[in-house]
Amino acid sequence: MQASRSIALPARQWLRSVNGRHPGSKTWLLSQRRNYAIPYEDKVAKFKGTPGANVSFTNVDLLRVVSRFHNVKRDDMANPPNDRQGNYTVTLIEGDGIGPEISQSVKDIFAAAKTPIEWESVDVTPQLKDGRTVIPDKAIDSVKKNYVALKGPLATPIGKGHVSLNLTLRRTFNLFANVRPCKSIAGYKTPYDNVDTVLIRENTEGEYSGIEHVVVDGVVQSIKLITKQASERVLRFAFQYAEDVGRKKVRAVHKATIMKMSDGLFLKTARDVSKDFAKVDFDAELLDNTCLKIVTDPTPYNDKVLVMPNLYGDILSDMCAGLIGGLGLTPSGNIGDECSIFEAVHGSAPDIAGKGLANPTALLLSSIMMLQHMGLNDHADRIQKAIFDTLAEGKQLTGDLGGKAKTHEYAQAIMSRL
Ligand SMILES: NC(=O)C1=CN([C@@H]2O[C@H](COP(=O)(O)OP(=O)(O)OC[C@H]3O[C@@H](n4cnc5c(N)ncnc54)[C@H](O)[C@@H]3O)[C@@H](O)[C@H]2O)C=CC1
Ligand SMILES: O=C(O)CCC(=O)C(=O)O
Ligand SMILES: [Mg+2]
Repeated sequence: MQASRSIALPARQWLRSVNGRHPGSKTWLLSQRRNYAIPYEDKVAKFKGTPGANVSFTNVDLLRVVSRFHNVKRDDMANPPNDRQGNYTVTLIEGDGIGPEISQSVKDIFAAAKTPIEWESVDVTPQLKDGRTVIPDKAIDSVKKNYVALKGPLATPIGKGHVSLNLTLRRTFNLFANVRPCKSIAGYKTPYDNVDTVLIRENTEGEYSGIEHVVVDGVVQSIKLITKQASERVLRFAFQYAEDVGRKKVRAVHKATIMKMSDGLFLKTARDVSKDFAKVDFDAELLDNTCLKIVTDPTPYNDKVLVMPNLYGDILSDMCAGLIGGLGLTPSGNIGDECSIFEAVHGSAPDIAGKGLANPTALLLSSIMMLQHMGLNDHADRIQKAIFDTLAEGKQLTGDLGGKAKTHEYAQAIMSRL
């Protein structure tokens, strides 16, 4: 799958082909703004959800949070059961590297738990269409139809080659908020106890915009695009999330001392949005200081939701994973207005791919977030308990957690508890 992804298109050319306009130009920016224009107030006013959060690893019914922003009602959101047995169809992108191995564990465990999910596997190998690189229509149509997808990691070539397909998917479906919770695993000891961070990352622009060009030979420029609209929607989501799960404070993580205009706009928007959420406190912290404080003592972050521009969230979420035992453990949800894609925080782990060494927990917990998002909480709780009991027992752990179990043996241990 990776080898066939060698269709090289410079980021600028790709962006131009995707948007049909020159990236960074006025028309392009306007077209982006139109995408970001969401009438929040209308949606917030219409929402009549029940207060109170689910008690779970992710500790939140993401759908209830996002319902406030959705055009559709909760019942329409999860694709209705597609057959008499009451199954729901969910798009599955197995991904590269360890992707197929960890996806297999999810499929096996869901089958053993009789979870009412029917997987629709799609291939996202980019294709050349009219001279531009695109994700196959079949994959796009599947996510649009099913509203919900689970995705394994997708590898991105370094320095040249196709743009990140992870980013492409997030932008294609306008998945504006990337929710990355990170919680200590009972029974698995690290130097940090009681970690319980929640990081929400702006997911469509910022340093990840990929707008780069050569100014003159030996000088390149990369544009960090920050818009009020994209900032506002992820900030509103973060405040709503904090309110719904009962976290006291939203903290914006930024570097507006240096990027006075871009991070400055993000921070100003955060301050403005905070005024609409009387029950949630707000403050801000410089990114470097956050890094220092989290690795010194993460527990003061347990009552906060951290929200930040794209790249900061990317880096900080890997760092948080390190606090609880590594990337094999941390899930995430890419949340949009129309659909959502759940995936692990980690990448394709080429160093261990194909060897049966991968820890599928991160993707499994992402699938738990997905079930909660779909309102299938009983199924989520049951599988989640089996995962945590297996980890706490500590007999069948994968190598990253100091154990000897292969991916499928760990999965088998979870299944034996169902
Ligand atoms: N959302 C996505 O699909 C992401 C994709 N990537 C892509 O993944 C590729 C590899 O990137 P890396 O920098 O190597 O990061 P990585 O996250 O794939 O791996 C970093 C380290 O963590 C370990 N690791 C990751 N997941 C693990 C798991 N489930 N079980 C046990 N160990 C695990 C790996 O073996 C490696 O030592 C790149 O092409 C990158 O672009 C990277 C991050 C996220
Ligand atoms: O798309 C990529 O290559 C990396 C994405 C990534 O690191 C992330 O989403 O955390
Ligand atoms: Mg990352």
